[in-house]
Amino acid sequence: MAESNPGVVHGKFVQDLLLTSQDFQENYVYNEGGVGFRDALDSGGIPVIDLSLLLTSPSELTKLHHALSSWGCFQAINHGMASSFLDKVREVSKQFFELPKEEKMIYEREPNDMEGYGNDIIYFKDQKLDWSDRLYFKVLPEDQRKFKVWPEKPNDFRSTVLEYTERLILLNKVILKGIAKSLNLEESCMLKECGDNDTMILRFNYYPPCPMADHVLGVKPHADGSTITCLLQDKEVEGLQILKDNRWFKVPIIPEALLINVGDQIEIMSNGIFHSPIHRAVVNEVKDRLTVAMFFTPDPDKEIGPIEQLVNDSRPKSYKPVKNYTDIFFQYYQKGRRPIEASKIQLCEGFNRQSSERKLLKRARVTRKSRRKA
Ligand SMILES: O=C(O)CCC(=O)C(=O)O
Ligand SMILES: [Fe+2]
Repeated sequence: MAESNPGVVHGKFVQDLLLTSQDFQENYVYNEGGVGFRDALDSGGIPVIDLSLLLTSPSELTKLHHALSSWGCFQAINHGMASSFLDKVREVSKQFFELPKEEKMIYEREPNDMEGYGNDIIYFKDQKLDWSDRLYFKVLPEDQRKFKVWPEKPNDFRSTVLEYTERLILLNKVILKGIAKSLNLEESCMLKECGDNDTMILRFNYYPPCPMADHVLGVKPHADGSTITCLLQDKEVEGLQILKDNRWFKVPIIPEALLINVGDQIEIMSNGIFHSPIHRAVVNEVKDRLTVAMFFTPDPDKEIGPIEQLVNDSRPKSYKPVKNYTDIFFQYYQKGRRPIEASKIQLCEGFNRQSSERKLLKRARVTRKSRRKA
């Protein structure tokens, strides 16, 4: 695994990097297969879902089911937050990254801690680094808040974050209820599966402009380890891409919408009916880009696994139960591997095939018998 002590080192701040530096050449640039990162397909196909209708409208639930089984994500509108409030969240976040370096460094991530201002943890020597600086901290459970890494500048940063958190607690409930209903499960099934002490983590992603934008990634391809992730996109600069059917699609900006994607833990709970989409972020040559991601995860002490009602003969259990999934997530991520592999039951494909082959054989036997009788 790591050549350097994991978690101890982090990269230079991208905001400070000089293009001529050796670090830039070696660690940020993808020489092979990394040309034309920005040549993705346009996607108008990502469903837009009206959250105010989700729990009462069967057609909105059908749309949700389709969105999460095909794309793994959707654009949420009518989520109860005014556009002016979303702008406020964007504004205070940007103001933080625009502070002089020494003011940001007050909140620097400490070695061996995930929370704070920093960027990629370096686990091994040739690790590819993301062209982004981040601020990352837990907002729930309340008694685990580390206020020392919550910026006090700009003045309204903390109050805005607290209000945003309250709003997203409600939004998460609506979406998890909708997910359960769209799978014909009891409405509170997913919420119960997440336990009482569920976690919310906020990550501010700041992508400075990058002259080699076609060869550099803001965030390397990954799927989130969350149950769901709520992403507030930059209002002007696109960058997010989703992998679908082996092709990259650009996620369009809808300024008043929140992009919701399911993470690995809903993929596991839904026994693979819903997919945690692989996504990445590209950067822009001249403009900076800022996004705010809220990750919802179950109580780390609660074991989660495929919901029993979603396991049957034609869909056998495809995942082993997992606990505290966030813990293994980052080490896999930095190695470019999918942590969900740790939970997948490897015989799944063979078993599926055997099970459908068994069905076909049974059908053939019944047909032969009825022919003989005739
Ligand atoms: O900034 C983006 O568009 C994507 C960010 C992301 O995927 C993440 O923070 O997990
Ligand atoms: Fe992500």
